[in-house]
Amino acid sequence: MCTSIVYSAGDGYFGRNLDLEVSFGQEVVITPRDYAFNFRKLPTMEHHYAIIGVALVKDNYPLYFDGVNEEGVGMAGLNFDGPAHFFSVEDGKDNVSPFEFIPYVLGQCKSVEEAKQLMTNLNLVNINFSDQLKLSPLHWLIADRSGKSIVVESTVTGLHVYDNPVGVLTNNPEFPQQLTNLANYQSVSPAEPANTLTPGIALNNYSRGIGSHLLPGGMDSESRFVKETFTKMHAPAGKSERENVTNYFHTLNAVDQQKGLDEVAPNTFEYTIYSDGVNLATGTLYYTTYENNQINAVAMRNANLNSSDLVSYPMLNNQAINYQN
Ligand SMILES: C[C@H](CCC(=O)NCCS(=O)(=O)O)[C@H]1CC[C@H]2[C@@H]3CC[C@@H]4C[C@H](O)CC[C@]4(C)[C@H]3C[C@H](O)[C@]12C
Repeated sequence: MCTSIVYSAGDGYFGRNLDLEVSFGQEVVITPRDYAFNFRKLPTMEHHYAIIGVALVKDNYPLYFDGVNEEGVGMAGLNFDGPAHFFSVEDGKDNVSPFEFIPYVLGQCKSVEEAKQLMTNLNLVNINFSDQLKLSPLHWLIADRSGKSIVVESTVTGLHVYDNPVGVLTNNPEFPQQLTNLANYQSVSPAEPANTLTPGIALNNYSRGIGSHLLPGGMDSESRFVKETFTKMHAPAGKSERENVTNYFHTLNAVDQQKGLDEVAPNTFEYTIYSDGVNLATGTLYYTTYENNQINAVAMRNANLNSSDLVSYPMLNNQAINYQN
């Protein structure tokens, strides 16, 4: 399971938790403007916006899990196992495979609005990257600098593009159901609740934080959707990049998965392998890994973006502890 957010605090920040039981060998990858993106069914994109994100590079192709382009559009693929359905190639449509979808959108869109326009003739098709890397059942969160975001889901009923008023995406069920479910938790609050349970009988507010007593806390995607929405909606905007990045990670960490809590097969546990967040105005990518809580950063602007060669940075995985004596 995974969680992705766009957090607006002066600058916007976009990223995700990647939760899984195995690591794919992903790295931080910058795709410069002149790297030729070959598409299976569409013409090659020779020039495009530069992209920074987390990807697995296979045969010199960046298989992005999530990324942000130099115009400040972010996009993340999250598991959508069950509802996800991809179609056969259809003449006259823009046939794009799920593994090509992030380069397709981030390569050419400056905003969520442009991404919506681009998708009016889109057909997400069932083409594998390779026999080893087959189709993944994904859905996507796309956001831009304004904080606006949409969700893209391809199911048996077709391609759906939903406005996302809360800027959060997790996994199943389908996005409209996730939004509907929020209604069940609308009384959750940072403030002390008004007692409507026992009119005329005073209750003892025995603890601080009672307003959030009904907040779900499970590892499941419905619980994470509610918890992350609440956390993010109340997250403060800081005065500096350092403060905002700190708040961003605290916000995302509200739904991270600790080892041992989510058993997906006997004695095999899903956990948060990495968390990342990109400043949409500057293109700097910050990340932590399960093993290393230290925030590491890679700046897109420090790479030569007028090039055709991918630049990869391994994710630093050793816990950095400051021993004080
Ligand atoms: C598994 C991850 C989602 C995390 C998650 O939700 N895990 C729940 C597991 S469980 O459902 O709970 O058991 C997703 C998110 C992005 C995906 C990559 C996208 C590019 C590429 C697409 C190709 O087509 C196949 C290979 C490819 C490298 C993909 C592998 C994998 O699919 C990635 C890592």
